[in-house]
Amino acid sequence: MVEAIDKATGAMSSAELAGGQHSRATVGDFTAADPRMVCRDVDVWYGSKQAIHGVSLDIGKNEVVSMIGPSGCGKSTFLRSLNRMNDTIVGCRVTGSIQLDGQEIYDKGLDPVPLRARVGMVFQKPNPFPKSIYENVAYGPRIHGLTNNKAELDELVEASLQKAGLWNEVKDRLDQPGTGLSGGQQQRLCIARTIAVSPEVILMDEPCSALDPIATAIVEELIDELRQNFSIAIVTHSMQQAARVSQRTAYFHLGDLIEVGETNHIFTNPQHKLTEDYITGRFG
Ligand SMILES: Nc1ncnc2c1ncn2[C@@H]1O[C@H](COP(=O)(O)OP(=O)(O)OP(=O)(O)O)[C@@H](O)[C@H]1O
Repeated sequence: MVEAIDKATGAMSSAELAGGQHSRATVGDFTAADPRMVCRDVDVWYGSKQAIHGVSLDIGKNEVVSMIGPSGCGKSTFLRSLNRMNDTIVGCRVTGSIQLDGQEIYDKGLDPVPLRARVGMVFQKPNPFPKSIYENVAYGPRIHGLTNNKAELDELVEASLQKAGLWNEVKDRLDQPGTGLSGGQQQRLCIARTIAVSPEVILMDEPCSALDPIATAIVEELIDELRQNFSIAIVTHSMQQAARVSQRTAYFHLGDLIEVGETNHIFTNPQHKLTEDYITGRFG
C-alpha cells in the first residue's frame, strides 16, 4: 500500500488535526503472503486516551515481525492486544478486527484463556513460577489437558526444553527451582513454558532487555530457530536486534503504524521521514 506524498513528510493533514485524530496511512505493505494473524483498523483506548490509531498488520507463518519506535509509541499496547492481555487492564478497549487463523479473537464467545495458549507471551523480565524447572514447563500442558500420562508429560517437558535450547543445561536438575537459574536461562525456561502448550504465535515484549550480551545472543539465535515452527512478533528497543532477528519490521510513532516492510529495506531505505529520523538516531 502506497500513501499520498504529503504523508511522507509525517505532517498531519488539517482534517486530521481538526478531528483531533492523527491516524496516518501506513507506508509499505502491511500484509503477509501466508498470514497467521490478520489485524485491521485496530484502535486501542485507555479510558478516553487513544493509544493505537487504526493499525493494520499481518503476522505471517514462520516469520519474525519486529515492532520498533520511540518510547510510548504504543508497541507494547499493540502487542498485548494480539492475545487479549489488555483485557486485564481496567478501561482498556480494543476495536477493529484481529483474527487468528480466520477467527475473531475479540468475539464475545471466545475464551481468552485458551487463546493465550495459542498466542503465547514472553515478557521483558523473566518470570518463572516459584516452582521446579520441570513444573514450570509441565504446568501449562497439565491445565490444558495436553497429555494423557506422566510419560507423555515427561516427553513434552523434555521436547520443550530442547526446543528452547535449555535441556542440556538443566536435565540433571529438573526438580530444582526455576528461579535458581541465571537470567538468560530463566528467559529460555519461560520460552520453553510458552512452547509447551503448542502456540501458533509467540509474542515477545523486549525479551532480552534484562539479559547480558551473551544471554541475548543465545536468545536471538533461539528466536531464529523458533521461526521454523512458530510466528513471532517481538517488541524491541534495539534496532540491531530487530535487524538481526526479524524478516519484517514495523515502525510505530504516537500510536500510528508509520511504515512496515522487509527489515533490511526499512533499515537501509526507509520511505517515511519519521522512520528515517528514528533509525538514523535523530529522535527516540
Ligand atoms: N495501563 C495503561 N493505562 C493508561 N495508559 C497507558 C497504559 N499503558 C500504556 N499507556 C499509554 O499508552 C501509550 C502507549 O504505551 P506503550 O507502553 O504501549 O508504548 P511503548 O511503545 O511500548 O513504550 P515503551 O517503549 O516505553 O515500553 C503511552 O502514552 C502510555 O502512557
